[in-house]
Amino acid sequence: MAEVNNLPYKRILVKLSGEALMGQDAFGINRDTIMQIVAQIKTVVDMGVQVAVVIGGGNIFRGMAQSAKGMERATADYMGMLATVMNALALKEAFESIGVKARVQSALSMQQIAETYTRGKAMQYLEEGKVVIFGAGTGNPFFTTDTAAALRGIEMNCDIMLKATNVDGVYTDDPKKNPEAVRYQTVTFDEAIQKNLKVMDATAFALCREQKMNIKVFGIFKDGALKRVVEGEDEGTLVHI
Ligand SMILES: Nc1ncnc2c1ncn2[C@@H]1O[C@H](COP(=O)(O)OP(=O)(O)OP(=O)(O)O)[C@@H](O)[C@H]1O
Ligand SMILES: O=c1ccn([C@@H]2O[C@H](COP(=O)(O)O)[C@@H](O)[C@H]2O)c(=O)[nH]1
Repeated sequence: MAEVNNLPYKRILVKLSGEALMGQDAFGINRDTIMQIVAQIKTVVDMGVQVAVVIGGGNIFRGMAQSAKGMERATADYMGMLATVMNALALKEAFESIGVKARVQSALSMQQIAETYTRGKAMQYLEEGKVVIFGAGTGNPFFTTDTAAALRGIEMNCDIMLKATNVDGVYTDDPKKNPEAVRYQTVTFDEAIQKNLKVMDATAFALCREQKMNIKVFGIFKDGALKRVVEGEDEGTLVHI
């Protein structure tokens, strides 16, 4: 197994799509799926890689989109952030069930449920080899968890942001809607923003471009994909300066 010192990335920020947690279900958290995802992350933790996770909320929040109609946008967004906290708690339990120490930090204060985000404490956990799961996105409405992932990845001095999702990279168009779409092996931030590639939101792309943090987009359901990414192998799409 590769020594952490020989790996290109020693500290990573994994943005985990909420929708990925649904597996084949229509909404919510599929038990087998979440266990498969945490097992992939455990493999790289065992290699000595420090892992921070930002979790999305689409698996819970999109199911409620109908009820959010007519609401103030900010209220609906707070509901979305609460959905990510539920996912964060589920992830922590899943990690601990396989012997991986994990901590949840929430961008919104809810002290009975989770620690409030503190950069120094989060850094300490990473150095101790614990997985840190960031819930509640940025804590602000009108943002997304992609932007939260870019922000936390930069704050935590991560070597790269890994967007673990249900598609295996960035395509010329949404591959779920356009079967002719072709996958990029690499793409620049400028091109991704100019072509409005919707795999991530433009705010997240712009923040990473400004702070020079590369992004790798890859499919979390491909066996061993995360390990290959961490070992610097050709997997998914690299978005770079
Ligand atoms: N050009 C593109 N290349 C790849 N995927 C694309 C592209 N355009 C749109 N997509 C879509 O982007 C989605 C990937 O984003 P993801 O599912 O992680 O969404 P998210 O909103 O960040 O997640 P969630 O809200 O569930 O946490 C895929 O489902 C894919 O269909
Ligand atoms: O910083 C943030 C992050 C998220 N939200 C709201 O939560 C939902 C779910 O997040 P996804 O990134 O779509 O998984 C999002 O749609 C926003 O409504 C937020 O307001 N601020």
